[in-house]
Amino acid sequence: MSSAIEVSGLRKAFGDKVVLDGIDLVVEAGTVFSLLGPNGAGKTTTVNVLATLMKADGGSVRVAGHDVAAETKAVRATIGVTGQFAAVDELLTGQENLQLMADLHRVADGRRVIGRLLERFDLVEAGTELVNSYSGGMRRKLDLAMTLVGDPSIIFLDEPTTGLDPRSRRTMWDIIRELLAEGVTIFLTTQYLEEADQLADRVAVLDQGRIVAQGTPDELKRQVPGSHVRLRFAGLGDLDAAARLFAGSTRDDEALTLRVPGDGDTESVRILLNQLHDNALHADDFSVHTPDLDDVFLALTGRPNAEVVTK
Ligand SMILES: Nc1ncnc2c1ncn2[C@@H]1O[C@H](COP(=O)(O)OP(=O)(O)OP(=O)(O)O)[C@@H](O)[C@H]1O
Repeated sequence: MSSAIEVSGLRKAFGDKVVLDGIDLVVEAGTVFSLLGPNGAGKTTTVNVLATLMKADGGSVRVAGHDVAAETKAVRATIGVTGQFAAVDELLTGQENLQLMADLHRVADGRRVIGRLLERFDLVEAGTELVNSYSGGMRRKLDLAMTLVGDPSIIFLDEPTTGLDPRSRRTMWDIIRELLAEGVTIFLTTQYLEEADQLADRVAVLDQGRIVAQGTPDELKRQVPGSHVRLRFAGLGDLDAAARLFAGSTRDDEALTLRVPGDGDTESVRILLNQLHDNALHADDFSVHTPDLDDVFLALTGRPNAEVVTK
């Protein structure tokens, strides 16, 4: 696999406020890379530098093999960017917005390309209406459709689903998966942990201008202790007995639950259930928990991710 994006020692400050403090990352071609971080972590600044919209103070950035500072034009020819605040013109129709992009990119077969995009994004009917009548989800879709007019091989999606309802979010996820299947490389910023988990091949966690962890979602989750089995009992007697049985377990007397550490694979669960059975203990409820990116963020930054939306 070749790399679509290579970033090394990227630094950016606004005045004396250091926003990116030496960032290294590599995005393989044809993958989804997610930059995850709370508000103000520096995600948009990173996208702006990588997409040639802003100059870095230091470090090197190569996109599609081109240096973003020296070969701006070549980079721009291969990328598409959709922002948090859609770059659509409110006072034009969806179709007219797409036409503008087609003209800008000198697309030979503009009408056909636009027709296909409107269909793909389920905007055929809305295409003749002014954008100021669109919902948030429709705007995001139009914004992405506009990006695709130029047929980019690398797409930057800056918080593509922030503020969208769950259904529109899932539609956007499906579109992102389709783009990936077509071989497009996707650089996605998000503050939604589940979004990174669902879509990304690799995740980098950005916190206060530094990448504090990088890996596949599973690799990141494995770094964090927290796998456990949760048992709920009918009464305190059974809870007492079970707590004595399982070393290292922690109990919640009010909820009548016991948290037993373990990796939750079938063998360890079988042993645990046998132990309950052999001791004539019955649990009313049983569930296996593995850490999610939420736990990862907490473990890495030492802060609860109050600013990070976890749904
Ligand atoms: N042009 C600018 N001038 C001064 N400060 C800026 C500028 N752009 C961004 N910042 C500051 O840099 C920090 C990082 O901003 P950035 O927009 O990159 O964060 P973010 O992770 O994308 O967060 P959000 O989710 O809020 O967009 C913030 O503290 C922001 O106030």
